[in-house]
Formats: sequence, C-alpha cells, structure tokens
Amino acid sequence: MSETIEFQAEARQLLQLMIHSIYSDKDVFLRELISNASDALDKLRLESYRDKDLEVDTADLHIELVPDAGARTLTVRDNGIGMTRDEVVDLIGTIAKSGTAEMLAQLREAQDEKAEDLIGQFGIGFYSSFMVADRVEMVTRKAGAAEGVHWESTGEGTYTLETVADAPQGTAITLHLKPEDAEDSLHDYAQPETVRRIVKRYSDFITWPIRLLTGEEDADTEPVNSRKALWARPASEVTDEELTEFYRHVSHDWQEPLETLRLSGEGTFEYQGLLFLPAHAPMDLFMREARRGVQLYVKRVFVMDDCEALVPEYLRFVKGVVDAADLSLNVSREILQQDRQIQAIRKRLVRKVLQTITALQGDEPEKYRTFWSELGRAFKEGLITDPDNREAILTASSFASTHSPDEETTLRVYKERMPEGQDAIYYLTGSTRASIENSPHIEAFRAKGYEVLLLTDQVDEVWTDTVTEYDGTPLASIAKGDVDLGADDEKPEGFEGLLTWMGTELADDVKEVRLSSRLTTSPACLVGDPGDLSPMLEKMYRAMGQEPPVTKRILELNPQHALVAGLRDKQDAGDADPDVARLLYGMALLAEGGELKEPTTFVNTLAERLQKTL
Ligand SMILES: Nc1ncnc2c1ncn2[C@@H]1O[C@H](COP(=O)(O)OP(=O)(O)OP(=O)(O)O)[C@@H](O)[C@H]1O
Repeated sequence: MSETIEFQAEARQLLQLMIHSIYSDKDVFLRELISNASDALDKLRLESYRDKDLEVDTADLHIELVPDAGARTLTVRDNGIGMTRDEVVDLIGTIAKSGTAEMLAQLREAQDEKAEDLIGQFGIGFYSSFMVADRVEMVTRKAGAAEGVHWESTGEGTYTLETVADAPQGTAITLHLKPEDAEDSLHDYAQPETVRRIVKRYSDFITWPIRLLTGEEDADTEPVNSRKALWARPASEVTDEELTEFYRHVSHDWQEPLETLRLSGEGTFEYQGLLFLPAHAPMDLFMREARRGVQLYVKRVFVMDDCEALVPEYLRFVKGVVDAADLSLNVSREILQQDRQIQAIRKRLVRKVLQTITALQGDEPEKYRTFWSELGRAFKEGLITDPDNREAILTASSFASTHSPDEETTLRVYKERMPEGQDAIYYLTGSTRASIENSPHIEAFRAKGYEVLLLTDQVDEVWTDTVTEYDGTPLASIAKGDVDLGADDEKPEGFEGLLTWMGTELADDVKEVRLSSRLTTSPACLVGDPGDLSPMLEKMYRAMGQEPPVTKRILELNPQHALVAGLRDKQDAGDADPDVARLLYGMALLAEGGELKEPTTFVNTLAERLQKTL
C-alpha cells in the first residue's frame, strides 16, 4: 500500500530552490549523499559495538555508486544504519534545522549570488539531489528492523511511501537524472568517469570504501577513494583542497574554512585533532539550540557528533575532529564531561584556538577582521564564562574606539597609545556608535586626548561588569564612578546650595547631584556608581522578562556652563524654577540616547519656557 504525504512547508520551499537550482556547482550533490552514507556507516558501527544483540552484518561496511547510462540513473547505496518509516518522514520530509525560517526569509530578499551564499552556509544535504534529478527514489531498512520502506518524489510538494518486505539493510538512493546540460554545469552523472572524478575531488578522505560499480567488474572493486583519515596524516601531505572538503563534511558548511588548526598530544593522553574556524557565522550562532562541539573519534572510529564536552560554548563555531586514543567507545555524553582526558584535551583545544586567533591578528589582519566581524560577538562571551583564559581572550579581541572611525583596536595597541598620565583603559557602552560618540560623558576625555573604547554589543554590557583590568591596567567605564581627569583647576566653589536644592527637586529620579569634570560643552550628564547596572543592562533584563532593582543614577553638572552658573545665581537669590532642574535632567538623559519617562511633560515644559524667550 502506497501513501502520499506532503512535505513540510519549509522543506517544500527548499526543494523548489533545488529544482530551480540556485547553486552553480551541481556536482556537490554527490558529496552530500556520500557524506550522509558515511555518517550512516559510522552510526551502524558504533551501534553494533554498543548493542551486542543487534543483528547486523558489519563485515563489509561500504558505499557503492552505480551509474547506469541506459536507464540514466545513478544509485548511491550504503549498508549503514538505515531509517525507519517514521525517521524517513521526520528526517527527509521535514527540516528541523535551526535557522531554517530565518534563512528562508533572507533568501526571499536575496539576489542570486547572495542566495547561493546563504544556501552554502546552511547546507541542504539530501535535497541537493533535486539539482540533478527530476525524480528520486530511496529504499531504506533500519538495522535490526524486519521491513524496509520505499520513498519516492519529484520534489514537487509530495512524496510517496511504501513498505518493502525484502529491502537490504542500509539505504539506496536512486537518482533519475536530468538531461545533461553543460552550460548549466549539469554533467552526465550516469558516466562512471564523471562519478569517479567527483569522488576523487570531494570525498577522497571518507574513511569507508567507496566502490564504483560499472557492471563489468563487479566483484572485488577497488575503492575509488584513498580513505586516509586526514587528521592522522602529516600536515605536509594534506592539500588545501582535501582540507576544504573535509571541513565541508564535518561542518555541513559549503564554504571554505577560514583557518585550519592541528592538535596533537602524546604521553599520558594521546590524541589528534583537526579543527577549523569558519569564515561565516553559522546560522544558529545565537540560537538557544545551537549545535556545538566537534566530532569525537576513538582510534579512527566515529563516536559522536557535536561533542560539547570538548568545546566551551563561546567557541561553539569551532568545527572538526578530535581522535582520542584511550576512551571507551561506549562513553556517554554525561561521563565525557567528567573524563580527565577529555578535560585535558579541551583545555589544550581552547588554548590553541586562542593562540591561533591572536596569531591571525598580527600575521593575517584581513583574516582576523573576517573572524572578528563574523564571530567576535560569540567569542566575547568567553570573557564572562572562562575566567581562566580571560587575559588571552581580551588579547585576541578588538574593539571600536575613538581613535579611528573604522579600524578596531586591540587592547595592547590601545595601551601603547596611552599618553603620560592616563592610568586606565576607558570605555563606554551603548546601543550605537553614534549615540556613544555624541554622549556628553566623552567630552573631557576627548579634550584630554584620551582614547575611549566604544562598546555596542549586548555582551559588552555584561562582560564589562566583571572584567576589571587588562595586563595590569584597570578598565574603567567613563559613565561610572567619580572620574578624576587630573584637572589642575581648583574645584569650583559656591555650588553647594544649587546641588542640595536640585538633589531634593529630583530625588525621585537621581540619587545625587554633583559637579562634573567630564564635561566641556554639555551642561549635564548622568553617571552611575561603579557597581551599578547600566541603563542598557537594565533594559536587557527587562527584555528577558526580569525586573531588575531600580537603580537611580547620579546627575553631574558642568560648573563652566552658563545654564548651570545662571541657575546657581537664581537659586542663591531664592528664585530658582524647579522646571529648569527637570529640563536639565531630561536633557542629560536624551543626550546619552536614553528615554524620558514622561516625554509629553518634558516637551510641554520646554515649549512653555521657549515661549517666554520669544
Ligand atoms: N544514507 C542515509 N542513511 C541513514 N540516514 C540518512 C541517510 N541519508 C540521510 N539520512 C538521515 O536524514 C537526515 C537528513 O539528511 P540531510 O542530508 O537532509 O541533512 P543532514 O545531513 O543532517 O545535514 P545537511 O543538510 O547539513 O547535510 C540525516 O541527518 C540522517 O539522519
């Protein structure tokens, strides 16, 4: 009995993209199918180690490619783990990948080349079959199951499912090929030579034998691929192309990696690792269910994907393989977290990544900039979560600053530029560069020639709360604490009355009114005490549904400003207008990009005062 089922909406949209193929390099469909087949063989081998009762034949695990010029088909067959009926519906009929909806939305707006890029970052796996085939059949039987399923679709909205009694274990995918179209770089995939060329190019490193069956010499076919585990080969013997293809296999990214890292350990713990930094932020970088971690192998045997225990969350974009010598194949994720060997490798991995990024800063600034603009925001989370490596993470980071409108600076270079007399690294946080640069707090620093870091990422609000120094120099917010810029001028006298009066008038909004040495041209600004939440952080707590304690701020007045001096005289004469105090406060709030609690009252008061000046 055959049933017809509809693809999930997102899956339908992706299939349309494949059928009308926005991707120019069609050959990659084979890489995707072989990659899936290889994963299926890894899973079966592991399952058979773990479940001794599983009745499967693991004697000759392999992948077969069967081109048939007469029928114009290409079949990709593996004797791996296979899928149950429900798995076919879940895994093939729907897309559960996080970031799907977002990517589809971006695709709708994207130009052609941009679309290719997006798809490239997302990876579309099995669906890429529809770039080269107008109909796809799949027969699969899950290891240990009695019956198999036959799946078939033209990719146009629906697929059919049927039970098959005598399916071989594993999965066979048969592509009914579209006509060759060299102009559209659609090659003749029913020709053994075409298939051989693609395997050599894209899948050579796959460790399972890939056999090409041409109908003539079926028995004892030599594998097409050379099957060498790349991480176990000396770096000098591995080409960049091989690394790129391997990266694509482990990361599901279609792009080239930004940088390759090798790890190896001997002695107590023996391990090897081949790791990559991506050139793009993965789609799910900031999603709660983001995938994290590298593949874990034990002596060349695949044990798990996404091994979180090896990679801290802030390095979740690092992809690749770690092959450890002394682990049981049966390890569970929970046990791994506590394993001493895994902890040692993780420590080493983190150090290696940090060193690599720092080296890029100096040696390959262009690459470093790419890394930083794509992944810096996630990376900076480490300043909060990895105190042991804080200094190294700060060294590898860079920040926008008042020194240059477009170049970011490292803290080391910032320190080199610090003029005599400056004894802290100054920063200001806020929502945009423009709002920070124009905020009154910065005036006196600018006048003094002190550079200020302009921090606009949400994560900056959080780490600056905990990190207090870099390389022996304190980090200081210019919107917090009592700034002493070493002004030689005597503290202006005669403002006590004004400050007390304003403090009382504004008691609901501020905890103190005092004179400022931060201001040159603005009349007033708002600052916090060193431990206070910044307004952005308060806003972030609210956005997360939490109600932070109300933090009143401090209003600082510029004694040099005519408005402040004038108000003092009025107050001395017992004739000060409370509205002016409130206007001053409102102006300070607006100047830093803040929001007034009662904008209408502010505007009405302002209009009234303006009227009097006409
Ligand atoms: N040959 C196969 N044997 C067993 N399961 C398979 C096979 N091919 C695909 N699958 C299952 O279907 C799922 C979806 O495959 P698909 O290629 O669409 O995505 P993917 O490999 O998970 O990721 P990507 O799209 O990034 O390649 C796989 O994760 C796997 O569970």
